[in-house]
Amino acid sequence: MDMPLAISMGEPAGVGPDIVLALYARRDELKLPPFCLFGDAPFLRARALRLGLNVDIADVGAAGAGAVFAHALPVAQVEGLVQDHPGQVSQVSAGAVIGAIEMAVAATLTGTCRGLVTAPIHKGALYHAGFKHPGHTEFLAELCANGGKPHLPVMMLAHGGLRAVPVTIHVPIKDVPGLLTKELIVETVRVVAHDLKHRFGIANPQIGMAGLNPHAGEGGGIGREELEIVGPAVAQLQFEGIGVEGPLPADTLFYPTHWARYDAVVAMYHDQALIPIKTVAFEDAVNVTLGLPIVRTSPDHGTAFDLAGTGRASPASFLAAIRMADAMTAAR
Ligand SMILES: NC(=O)c1ccc[n+]([C@@H]2O[C@H](COP(=O)([O-])OP(=O)(O)OC[C@H]3O[C@@H](n4cnc5c(N)ncnc54)[C@H](O)[C@@H]3O)[C@@H](O)[C@H]2O)c1
Ligand SMILES: N[C@H](C(=O)O)[C@H](O)COP(=O)(O)O
Repeated sequence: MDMPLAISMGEPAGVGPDIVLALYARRDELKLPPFCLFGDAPFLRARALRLGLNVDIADVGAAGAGAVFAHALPVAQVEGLVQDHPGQVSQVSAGAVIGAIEMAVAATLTGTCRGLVTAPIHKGALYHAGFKHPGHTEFLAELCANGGKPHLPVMMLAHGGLRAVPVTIHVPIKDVPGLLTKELIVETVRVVAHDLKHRFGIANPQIGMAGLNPHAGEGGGIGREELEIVGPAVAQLQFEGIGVEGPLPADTLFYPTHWARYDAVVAMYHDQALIPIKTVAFEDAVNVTLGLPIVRTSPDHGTAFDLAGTGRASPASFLAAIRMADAMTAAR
């Protein structure tokens, strides 16, 4: 019996639950690997009914998932109130949303599940409810550390051979220059190089490094971060034998022909990395967290409140996230 993947329910007002239900309904046609959805069974039944999906739901937990997956969607029940109000953000369900992530991580760390796929959360709603982490990426690092020193979590968005990594993640743009250090860049690239090798099977990864400023600083005329921070980080990484080039002007680095020369491009901030990949591949790019002891993937889109409960959300990115987690954990 295949060990299941864990899927966390995400924001119940968003499209995540809709897409998981719709994909499950097509499990045979899509040849989906077994998974267990960490969420609320009554809510999922209500959402399936709303969407007109004929899906049986079995509250069997992760350990029972493999045995029922062929005929019922296995659910690991979370605590907390979850309402079927598509598109209506509410703090009421925050406890269940966070609990689903915690339970799914625990099941993956202990080996009941082989990898984690997260459905989108609504960060603003969780912040209002007191959630202290900027997003999944940072929260997962803390959960995986289990009280010890967290790993450095690295966000990578991937579409085929096009991969983009932001060094700073969910931070205000005004804080980016102050947060960029040689050490952070070096550590981020070490994680990228290690995981491309060991999780993606790329023997000798080549990485393109963007500068922070227009034209990569134009020799110091348009900012000095390239000379004082990014350049020294590249030199250190090259000294360590890691294949890195840069700092390169970000505006042309993401031209697909240029981008494709590298196994990954490392950018200095969230939108520098995510705008290009969402522009060329929003339909089915995958968000994967590197640097963790578990495999975690996610669709590249968010909660899409405008589409929740309508059945019109594309499942393509979520399906790609399941396929990637499946491939990365296939040996287990
Ligand atoms: N992995 C995650 O948890 C994750 C990822 C991205 C955004 N978010 C969160 O989602 C919330 C909303 O973010 P946003 O509005 O910037 O982005 P979004 O991805 O939710 O929506 C952006 C646009 O893309 C469309 N869209 C999104 N998913 C789609 C799909 N599957 N099929 C068809 N169209 C789709 C939406 O209708 C909308 O027009 C924010 O709180 C954000 O933090 C979470
Ligand atoms: N930065 C991601 C994106 O825009 O696609 C998104 O916010 C998800 O981040 P987490 O996986 O850390 O929640």
